[in-house]
Parts: sequence; C-alpha cells; structure tokens
Amino acid sequence: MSNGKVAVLGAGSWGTAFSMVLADAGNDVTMWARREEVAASINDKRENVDYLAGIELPPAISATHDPERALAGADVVVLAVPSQSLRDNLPAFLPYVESDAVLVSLMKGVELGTVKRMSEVIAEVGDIGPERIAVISGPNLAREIARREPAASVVACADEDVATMLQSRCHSPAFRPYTSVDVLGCELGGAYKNVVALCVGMAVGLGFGDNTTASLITRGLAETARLAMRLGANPLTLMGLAGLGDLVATCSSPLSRNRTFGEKLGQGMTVEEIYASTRQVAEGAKSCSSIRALAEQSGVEAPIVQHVDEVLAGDITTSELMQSFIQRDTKAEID
Ligand SMILES: NC(=O)C1=CN([C@@H]2O[C@H](COP(=O)(O)OP(=O)(O)OC[C@H]3O[C@@H](n4cnc5c(N)ncnc54)[C@H](O)[C@@H]3O)[C@@H](O)[C@H]2O)C=CC1
Ligand SMILES: O=C(CO)COP(=O)(O)O
Repeated sequence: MSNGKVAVLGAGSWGTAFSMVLADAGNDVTMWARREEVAASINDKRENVDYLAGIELPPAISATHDPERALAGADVVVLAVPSQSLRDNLPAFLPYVESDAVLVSLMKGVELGTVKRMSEVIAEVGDIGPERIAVISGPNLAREIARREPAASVVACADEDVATMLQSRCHSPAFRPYTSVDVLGCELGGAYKNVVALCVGMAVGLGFGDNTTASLITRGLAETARLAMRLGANPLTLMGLAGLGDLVATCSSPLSRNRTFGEKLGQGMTVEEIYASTRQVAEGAKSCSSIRALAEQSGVEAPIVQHVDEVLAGDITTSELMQSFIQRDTKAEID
C-alpha cells in the first residue's frame, strides 16, 4: 500500500534520484519536468535520458509538464530546481499546493541579490510558516543514490514532528535519513560545500595532490562553521552529514559537478567554455557571490568564497588563488 503522494518539482539528476528514494520508500511520486520531452522520457522509456541515463525508474514514478497535475493530492512537495530559478518558478507552483502540504527543499544554494537561503525564499514568496518548510541535505551524489548505494542524509525542519514524518516517508532500503531542527545549519552546509568543492577542483586541475585538497577541505569546514555559527547554526550540524559528510563527498568525487567545474578552471578552461560544455547546474559558481556577500554583511572572514568568487569573476587566476591562500598573513588555527 502507498504511503501517500509526493510531488517532486524538478526533473534533473537529484529530483529524479530522490524520486527513486521516495518510490522505494513506498510513496507514489509525480514529477514535474520543465520540458515536455523529459516527462515523456520518464513515462514512456522509464528513464530520464537527459539527466540520469541508464537508470531504470520504478513504476511508482510518473511525470508531467503540468504543475496542477503534479501537485494535486500531494501532502509532501519536494523542490529540486536550480536555486537561482526558485523564486521565478514558485508562482507557477504555489496555487496548486495543498493548504496543509509540507514543502521540502533539496536545493543547495543562496539567492543572488537577497542572500536568502532556499527555505527563506519559499517562506517569503509563499507566506508559509516554518512548520511547513523542510530541507533535506547530506552526502547524496545523485548517480550513487540512483544506483541504490547505501547513503545517509538529514531531514531538517523547525517542527521536529514534521521532520520525523518526512524521515519515515523517505527511509528506503538504501537511504537512511536522520532528523534535525537546524534548518539554517543544514542549508548553509549544503551551499558552502559547493564553493569549497570548486576550490578543491581548481587544486586538482592545477595538478596538486592530497595535502592541498585536505588542507582546503579542512579550512573550508572551518570557514563554513564560522559563518553558520555567526548566523545561529548549531556547530554540531557542521560536524554531521549535512556539513562534513557532504563536504567530503563533494570535494572527493569526480561525480561532483562543482568539483569538475573547478577542475576545468584549474586546467585552463574559461568560465564561458565550461558553461557551454554542460547543461547541469554547478550551484557554487553562482552562490560564491551570494555567500561572500552574506559573510561580508555578517562581518565574517571567508577567504575561500572570496577567492573563488574572484576567480569566477576573472579577477585572479587559479594559480594566484592558491598562492594567496598560502602566502597571506598567518594566524592561529582556531581563528
Ligand atoms: N545532483 C546531485 O547529486 C545533487 C543535487 N542537489 C541540489 O539539487 C538541486 C537541483 O540539482 P540537480 O537536480 O542536480 O540539477 P540538474 O542540473 O541535474 O537539473 C536541473 C533541473 O532543473 C531544470 N531547470 C533548469 N533551469 C531551470 C529553470 N530556470 N526553471 C526551472 N527548472 C529549470 C532542468 O531542466 C533540470 O530538470 C541543486 O540545488 C543541487 O545543488 C543536492 C544534492 C545532490
Ligand atoms: O550535493 C551534491 C552531493 O551531496 C552534489 O554535488 P554537485 O552539485 O557538485 O554534483
């Protein structure tokens, strides 16, 4: 018997892989795809050819291009569009969201201009309270999840009962969710690690080895924790799956789009050439500017986001970024 209906809005690689988790956990899933041909591929070929080729989708997943059909009767609504497009997409979705449905963000970015996290954008545009907004974040590279390799994640909501309800809705044989009430910590961990992965990718592209990448990962965690704690996160969140876990997975994996983007920069490709070479999103390439602004507003030193943002803007080279990290003024480690 089905647990209920879940609408998944966004049929990219993570929207599709997470739909498989939900289907494996006993939900009926209706995906909304921006392009009609992606919905057709999911319904007719049982495969998302553009974003998750070679993976067979379970029968409990169907797809539509029509938001009203996707959302009708869904008590859980999962949002998986690129972060910078969320605000523009919400008005097409919100009229069809059931009045008591919970909205769950899978997105790992910070909005340019407003410096808002995705849960804040949902709350603002939809005038929705924190008890109906949740976040799922952790070391969850889409293709590994789609292959049903074992993985864990965090379901965060200010209302612990809602987090527990969502936990049971997405606990599948291969996917183990934990709960948290620290929405801010989970979201910042998810957005920040993308920028650190860009930086690690640059180091790899420049030909550096494990000392360099481990140093960047560790200082990236320190930098993430510094900003998140200033904004009110629980420091333990950053030591957990949505912090350290996701940071390690993304910075270590050639499957990561952010790490790959950085690697191509390190090898000498331009930002424009990299954008032209893929249709998939590398959230950190945009969120480095918004996280930098958030850090500046908060009075927190954030050398990794600052330097990555400068590379993306074309102000410094990847080699200059590495030199600057080593040569800038020294300090105590816990600073
Ligand atoms: N792929 C992964 O392994 C994971 C991704 N995420 C996060 O999930 C979010 C979605 O990422 P993916 O599914 O991986 O992205 P993707 O690049 O695989 O797919 C993006 C999807 O959004 C659609 N899209 C593109 N522009 C759009 C627009 N302006 N309006 C509406 N839809 C648009 C595309 O057609 C596609 O369906 C991101 O925030 C990402 O950081 C989180 C965990 C894992
Ligand atoms: O968030 C992710 C893994 O948890 C996916 O990272 P990329 O977007 O860099 O592929």
